[in-house]
Amino acid sequence: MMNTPDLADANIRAVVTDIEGTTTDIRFVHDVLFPYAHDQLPEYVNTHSAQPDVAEQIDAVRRELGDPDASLDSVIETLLYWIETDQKKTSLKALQGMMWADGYQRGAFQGHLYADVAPRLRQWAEAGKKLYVYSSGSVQAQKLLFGHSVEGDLTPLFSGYFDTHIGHKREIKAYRHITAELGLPAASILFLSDVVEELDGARQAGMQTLQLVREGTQAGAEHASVASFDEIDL
Ligand SMILES: CSCCC(=O)C(=O)COP(=O)(O)O
Ligand SMILES: [Mg+2]
Repeated sequence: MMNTPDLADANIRAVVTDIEGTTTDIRFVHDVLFPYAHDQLPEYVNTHSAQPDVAEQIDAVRRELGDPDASLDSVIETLLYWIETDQKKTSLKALQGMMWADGYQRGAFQGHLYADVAPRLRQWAEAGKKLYVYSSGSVQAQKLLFGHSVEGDLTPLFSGYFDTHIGHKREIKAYRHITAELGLPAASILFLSDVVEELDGARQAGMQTLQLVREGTQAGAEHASVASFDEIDL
């Protein structure tokens, strides 16, 4: 047991969870999902560039580049660089979700979840807690990961999903927007993440916070922390 908080008195009504490093091994994201998207991206963008949802993201990349006439090759080069440097760009995240859909559907991989995650999520849902996801991965990517997880389809447990369209994960305003969407007092919402800067944002918006310190994660002293969902009693 680590620096476990007493959440029992907080009357937690909703849990908002990060994915990478919290429910899911960072290595699954970096060693499986990102390389898959990196390999597929040139051909995917070239062959789907006329498809409206793909064209929308290509235009968003051109806007980021400040060059509305940027060639498709330079858009692809930019997207590959963003994957290599793990940039949480909304347009890249949308395209990654589209490419991963194919990988999940043909069984190339399943969404990794730590063994302690699914039992606790089920228990909280049964106890009437509302469950949400907030990740830099697109909402489509989040649904795919939980829908094709190593524990089966967990999407019925969740009441909603948030990605960077609501704001970036280190910004206080993102957590204020999520609180407004949930229609609950911020103090009754628990945010789970491995990243201290994300927890800082949530706390400044009034949420309860808890850091997941998985293998390889650096624990900070700023937030209560646990090593697994087993240690979280709501
Ligand atoms: C939704 S699975 C892919 C995760 C991803 O693309 C990512 O950037 C991880 O971000 P998180 O906010 O979950 O740390
Ligand atoms: Mg994380």
